[in-house]
Amino acid sequence: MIEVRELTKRYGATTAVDRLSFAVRPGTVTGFLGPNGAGKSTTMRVLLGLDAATSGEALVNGGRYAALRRPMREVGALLDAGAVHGGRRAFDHLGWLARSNGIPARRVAEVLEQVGLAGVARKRVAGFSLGMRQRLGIAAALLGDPGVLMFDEPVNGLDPDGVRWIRELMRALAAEGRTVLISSHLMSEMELTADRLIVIGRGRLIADTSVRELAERFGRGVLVRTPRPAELTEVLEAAGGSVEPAPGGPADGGRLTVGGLDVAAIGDMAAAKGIPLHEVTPHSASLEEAYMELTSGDAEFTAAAETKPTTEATARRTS
Ligand SMILES: Nc1ncnc2c1ncn2[C@@H]1O[C@H](COP(=O)(O)OP(=O)(O)OP(=O)(O)O)[C@@H](O)[C@H]1O
Repeated sequence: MIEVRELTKRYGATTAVDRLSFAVRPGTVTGFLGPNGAGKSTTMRVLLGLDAATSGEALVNGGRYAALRRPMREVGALLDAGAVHGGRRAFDHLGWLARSNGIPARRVAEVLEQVGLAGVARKRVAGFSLGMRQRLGIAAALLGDPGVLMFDEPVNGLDPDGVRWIRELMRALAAEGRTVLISSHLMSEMELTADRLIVIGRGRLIADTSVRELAERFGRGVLVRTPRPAELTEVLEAAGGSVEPAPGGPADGGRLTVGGLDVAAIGDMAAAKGIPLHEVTPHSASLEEAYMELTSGDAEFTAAAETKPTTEATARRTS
């Protein structure tokens, strides 16, 4: 379990994290999303005791990282895969970590096998590709078999196979009941990997939601196809729905976009009136679109032309 409560972190005049609160529960993959400079890495650094909070709390399993008796057995993290000394061999690097943290030596071979690096265990890290370094960083995070895992941009720079591997590993770790937090600025990736999303911008919480809720919240109505569009329109409008010809086809082709009523309500009303339906499809916005709408105005560096009025974004957020 990860809990962040009213966390603020300032660097001089820069407020990197601003009264941020959220919780990450076991058994889920939680995506930590936000534009560049939103405060994701800073939040993770404070959670891992690498930076001190200006105010508020960042807790792992109910305590501060510094107070954990056996930190690597409680929390595993990958912040910067490039941080390993190139002259070290993978096996020795992990062996040293295991020894200095009271972790049985057999775990080294186990995690190397788990991340697919058993064959290069005796090779120096300097010769590793970015993907191999990411795997080594993940092996280090898994070494103490911790219940809480944090990964900062784990798929950055990886090829499609590497991306898929990380996605499957994250899902498997969560299925084992672990708490998994992954930061990313790529909604498209998180859509496939995460169950829940914490979205931040300029250090503040923008959304704490499930992937499904976010897609529904930004839904674009329901596409309905029927051979009797005029009758259906009358029925649905009488029930308070809004009905328009669907883009991409004339209304007399029977394609309608319905707002304000869900799929079940539309189906029930059509059935009650004996109106056949040939298609009923909820139209959720892609999460990428939802994310762009949520974070517009919250990017640290946004071209002026792309910046939407922030009042609009704020109103939506607080509604
Ligand atoms: N050590 C530091 N000293 C001064 N400012 C810092 C420091 N670390 C982070 N910041 C600033 O804090 C803000 C948040 O940065 P942070 O790296 O946490 O964002 P992020 O969401 O992880 O971004 P990215 O996706 O680019 O990694 C930025 O304005 C950054 O410049």
